[in-house]
Amino acid sequence: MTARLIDGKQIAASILADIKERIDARESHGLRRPNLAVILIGDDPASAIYVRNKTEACRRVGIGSVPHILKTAPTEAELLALITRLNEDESIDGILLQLPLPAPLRPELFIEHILPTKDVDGFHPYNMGRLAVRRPALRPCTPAGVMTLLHHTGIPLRGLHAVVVGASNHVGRPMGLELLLAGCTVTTCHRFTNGLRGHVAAADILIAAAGKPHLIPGDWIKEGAIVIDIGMNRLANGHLVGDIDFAEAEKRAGWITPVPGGVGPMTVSTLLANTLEAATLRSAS
Ligand SMILES: Nc1nc(=O)c2c([nH]1)NC[C@@H]1CN(c3ccc(C(=O)N[C@@H](CCC(=O)O)C(=O)O)cc3)C=[N+]21
Ligand SMILES: [Mg+2]
Repeated sequence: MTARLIDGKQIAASILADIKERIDARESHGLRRPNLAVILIGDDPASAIYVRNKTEACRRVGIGSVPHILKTAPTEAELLALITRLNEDESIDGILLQLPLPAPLRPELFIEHILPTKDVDGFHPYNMGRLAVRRPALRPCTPAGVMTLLHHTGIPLRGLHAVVVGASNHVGRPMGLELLLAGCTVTTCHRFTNGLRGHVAAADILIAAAGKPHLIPGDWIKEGAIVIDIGMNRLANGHLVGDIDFAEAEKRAGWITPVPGGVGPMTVSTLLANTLEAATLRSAS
């Protein structure tokens, strides 16, 4: 079997077009365009690329991006004060605090300070909790984007065995919650998991989110499985590779995402969808 490609770049583009239409329709009803505050701290080159992609996508759909680029790290008190100001600013619908933060800033302190209704990353414990109790509000962008990719295959997800490799707060854990909500039987693997290969081999849906280049050999994968690679690893030669050996996996999988052009663009489109949703909820209240 040769896998069918799940084209995240194209699916994300159609979502952006839809968001743009909805923003234009809002404007024709006299509603202002949504505004996203973007906080970027330090000089991590990968973060700069991601923020540039997000800002460019905002421009394309008509979301205003309000950059707060801090070249030198603020104190915790200064960063909390900035977030307070954005929380109280009626013109701001969403707040994105780009991670990772430079040491010694503690991310959870700031994530928990963002108003849950402006938490367009869906990382606040309130929004994570809403997902856990099956009443999702603002959903973490990468897992929600992956669910959109899975729905695009047209395959009913209920009852499928989904295996998530990686249990990070922002990707692996909420990924498991999304799959549970969709009726999958979910296994989450992590650094202490014994027998990773056996778990991978049992997966109808395999989701790799470990951040280790080519952690998963293609010949571990079950014939016909849906394979989603969230890993984004920049090699020394500049190439971007996922957590899965794509060339081999493609021969066995039924469906597979490329890296780049798979999950990454979906993270961005979901962020903008969340920003529009936050704006819509604010203008309704
Ligand atoms: N508060 C916060 N929210 C995030 O959502 C967040 C974050 N911090 N920190 C870093 C990760 C990573 N992330 C990506 C965004 C876009 C691409 C993306 O556009 N990827 C392109 C290629 C990009 C490239 O060439 O490097 C693709 O996969 O096709 C990838 C990864 C968002 N993150
Ligand atoms: Mg990708």
